[in-house]
Amino acid sequence: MAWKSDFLLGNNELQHIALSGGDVQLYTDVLATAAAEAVYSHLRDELHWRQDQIRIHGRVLNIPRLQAWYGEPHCVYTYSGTTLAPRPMPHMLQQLAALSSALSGSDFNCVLCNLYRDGEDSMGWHADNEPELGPEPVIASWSFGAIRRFHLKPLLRAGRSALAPLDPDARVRIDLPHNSLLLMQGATQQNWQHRVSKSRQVDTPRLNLTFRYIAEADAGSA
Ligand SMILES: O=C(O)CCC(=O)C(=O)O
Ligand SMILES: [Fe+2]
Repeated sequence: MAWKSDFLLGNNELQHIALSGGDVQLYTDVLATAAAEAVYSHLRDELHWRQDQIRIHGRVLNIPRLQAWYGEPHCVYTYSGTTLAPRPMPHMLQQLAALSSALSGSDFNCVLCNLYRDGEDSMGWHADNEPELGPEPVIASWSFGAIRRFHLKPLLRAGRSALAPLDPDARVRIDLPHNSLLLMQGATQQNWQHRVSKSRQVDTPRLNLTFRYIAEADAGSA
């Protein structure tokens, strides 16, 4: 396959995260050490990072991270009222998309890139459940750089968990290491939300790439 020529693979350990009504798997040591370092520094330095803003109660605030959006031309991304037109994926992102597909068995045609500059940067609770992603999206989420803590909690509808027997206070915590790939699939985005919280201990950047698939016919229907 194409990615084999560019990326030497690492040990590639797979861990299943126990989650009722969800399917989450973590691959660690995915790329060989030198390849992971090269991917991290290249993408951190070369992607078109932008400081996006959101409007809350009439005030315009910087979101607490930098973002970049790549994909096929129909993959338009709407975030809190901001619409991002995709740039075409550079070669390295195409290679990581192909490797994500080889590991998960699913296709990916767009990627949201997040740069957490230090422990003050974060992402709040959300589910990746936009209609254009389809009912059971497969999200391939790569981490490079600083280790950051990723939390999952049940997604409540009208104050109740969609999963009747599930404890609404259930929490799952995963420390996402450098050179890892978190796969979220099945009903995960219907039943669980996730976030990356702030961390006082972290003063170096973390790069995150979340590969997704948007069908051409569904684009823009949200
Ligand atoms: O940074 C992460 O690990 C999570 C990113 C995320 O949830 C997203 O981009 O939707
Ligand atoms: Fe997400």
